[in-house]
Amino acid sequence: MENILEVENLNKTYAESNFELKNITFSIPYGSIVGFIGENGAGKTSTMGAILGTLKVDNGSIKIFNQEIDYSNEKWKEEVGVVFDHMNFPSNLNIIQISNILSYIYQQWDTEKFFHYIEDFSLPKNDKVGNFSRGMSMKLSIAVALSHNTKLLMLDEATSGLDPKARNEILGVFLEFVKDKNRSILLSSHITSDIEKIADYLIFIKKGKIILQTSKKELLDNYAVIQCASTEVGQIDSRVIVSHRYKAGLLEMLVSDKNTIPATFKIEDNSLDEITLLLMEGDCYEGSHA
Ligand SMILES: Nc1ncnc2c1ncn2[C@@H]1O[C@H](COP(=O)(O)OP(=O)(O)OP(=O)(O)O)[C@@H](O)[C@H]1O
Repeated sequence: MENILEVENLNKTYAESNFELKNITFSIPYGSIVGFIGENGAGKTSTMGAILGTLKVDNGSIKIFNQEIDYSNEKWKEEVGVVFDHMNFPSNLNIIQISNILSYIYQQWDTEKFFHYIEDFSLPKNDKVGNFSRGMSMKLSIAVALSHNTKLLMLDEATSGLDPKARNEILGVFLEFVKDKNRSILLSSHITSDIEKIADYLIFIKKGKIILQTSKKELLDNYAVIQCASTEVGQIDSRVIVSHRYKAGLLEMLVSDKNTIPATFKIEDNSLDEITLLLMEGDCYEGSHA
């Protein structure tokens, strides 16, 4: 059993908009952090909603912990921690009261672990959470998500309200979480530097479709952004071209194997930021890389 989550051919068309999730297929290996990258409206939250059952899909298969998810029985949710970009706890409660309530909701609520995170994150136990800043709210949501024997952590823009110090601290917690190889994280973020720091695998989604999925190592070692004149494109093996766009009269391309590029071509960049930009703004070649 090597994948904690397997999503296969998920399709969804919203009745109230033209947006579609198209054949979303990916898996999350045990012990890994998967970065889910896409611009606003690409379909990241919809995909997470589909997995959690809050969004009803048209078809597709989702296996968690090696079993098809049974949405009529919520037991599997015990082991799934979820953090969205907003906090869901009643504003008039404090952290002690929230812990008490959650100990009735989650069979495996770990009070000790929870208060350990609360201490680590320097959150006040007796203040009403409604007065928390955005960063404090996110820290609280993350502490909760980590404290019920969680095996799969799903985070949708969960680091976006944090200052650089808090963000680093949380990224360290995430790395620690997957260290024993029995747990995994699916992390959507606009902040590619966070994903670059901790992700093992990357999934890029655009307009409801996965356009590229690969390991971070493969991406940073072998992919590159190059520029050339349109007349030179014939010198490049078309099979390695992932995405392209025209920029200042030149053709800018993302290639999947920089070692196949003739030495006369200049490698412009191979940072995750630049690669993401070209994937999002360029035209992607169908097929081989998703
Ligand atoms: N209930 C709904 N009915 C109709 N369309 C919807 C609904 N929810 C989301 N959409 C549309 O689905 C598309 C994808 O939205 P989604 O929230 O999944 O994207 P996202 O990648 O998470 O974006 P962001 O980064 O801005 O959070 C958007 O165009 C959105 O308008």
